[in-house]
Amino acid sequence: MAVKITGITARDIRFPTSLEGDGSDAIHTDPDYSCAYITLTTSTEAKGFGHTFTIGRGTEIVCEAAHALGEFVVGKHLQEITADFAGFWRALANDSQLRWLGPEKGVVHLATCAIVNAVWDLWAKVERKPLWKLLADMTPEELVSVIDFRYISDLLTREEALEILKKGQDGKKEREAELISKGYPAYITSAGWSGYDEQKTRQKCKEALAKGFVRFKAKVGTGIEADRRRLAVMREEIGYDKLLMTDANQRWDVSEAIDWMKQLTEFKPLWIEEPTSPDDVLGHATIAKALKPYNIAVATGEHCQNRVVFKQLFQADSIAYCQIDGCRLGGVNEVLAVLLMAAKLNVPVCPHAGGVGLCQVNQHFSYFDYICVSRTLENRFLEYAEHLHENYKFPVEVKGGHYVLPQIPGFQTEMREASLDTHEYPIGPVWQKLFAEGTFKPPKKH
Ligand SMILES: C[C@H](O)[C@@H](O)[C@@H](O)[C@H](O)C(=O)O
Ligand SMILES: [Mg+2]
Repeated sequence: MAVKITGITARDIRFPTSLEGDGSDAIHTDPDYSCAYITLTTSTEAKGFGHTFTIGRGTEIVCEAAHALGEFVVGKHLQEITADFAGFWRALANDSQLRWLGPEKGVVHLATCAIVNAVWDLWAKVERKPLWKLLADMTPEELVSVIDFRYISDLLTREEALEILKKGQDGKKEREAELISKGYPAYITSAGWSGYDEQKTRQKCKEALAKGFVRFKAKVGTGIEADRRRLAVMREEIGYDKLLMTDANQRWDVSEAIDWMKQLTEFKPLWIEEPTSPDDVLGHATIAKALKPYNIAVATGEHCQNRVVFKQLFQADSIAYCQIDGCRLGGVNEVLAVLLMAAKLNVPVCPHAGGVGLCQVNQHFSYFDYICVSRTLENRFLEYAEHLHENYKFPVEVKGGHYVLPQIPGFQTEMREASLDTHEYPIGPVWQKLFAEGTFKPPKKH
């Protein structure tokens, strides 16, 4: 049946997570986990939902950008989009005037991503498959047809991508069955937020261990003594037989990052994530080279704006772990480009998921990566942050430190109606109460 997109809405949804220090790091000390939440209505019962991840102020700007892009999607038939998805993607990401605000980065790209993912949600629902399965069942030819290879063909041509995907067809049924029975390995971030005191960190480590997690991430960059203390506390709780990653959220200059991390080597971090500016491709390479003798790898990606910057990170040997985020890159289409470049260069992909809705979205890419692209789980783990899942209609499930593969059709991006209504900023009752109490100041103009 023809499915025509008839309307788009963008809602500013915010959760006051800064009150508990959830999600805090050395740079983003008071994040209120938020999103610009897109709904595509259609000529049928089916709807598509997609969102970006933001941390409070500015979410309204992403909503505005989504409205500006709305005209590229409203009035189109789903089948018309999917018949030339790469063409649709390029038209949306490269409108001759709007692209001046990016191009392919910043607020317009976040809005592009939310709309693109809403279309994929719709498509997966129409096909009655979870997104990971929709991707896994597509032929290599169909998969490459959704990717815009412009600006990356010097690293990965369409033919090379096709070759990787053709190899990935071999044994894919077995890998799918394996993931369904065993789940996908996760690591947990929720014990190591910088705003947690020692007692809370210990408590969170204990709870995570009891749930079966064996990989942990801790925030660093607040101060060398504070970092040493947090890492010592976490190592005391989890021991040295578990993995521990560190994350500086862009806190340092290049040489500062190297000196700082040398002072944390005794805690044996597997990686240092976002040691410096996300745009500093060569700076990451310098840090990676300097820290190699200390067995500390460099990871980055949650603020990597597009496939072009990922390409350069790969070309310059800047990262040992690639942290794609399907709510930062321009949605599924651009994520696929990055997964394939990473596969060509054998860089493991460990998606970013510390934010609202990121576990929901990014899980699908890890499953698809294993089933059809990288075909290995070695050095691959998917981030898990435990906040706000209850706001989703079909929340992610993690058992024994492993993600459970969802079987519900769609992208799992749909939030509960009641959560949307209560958390809409600034009109929702949660926010009205916080303003009335004086806990938060209402926005001056909205
Ligand atoms: C502000 C956010 O919580 C970040 O701290 C978070 O995304 C983090 O970088 C992560 O890797 O999970
Ligand atoms: Mg991070």
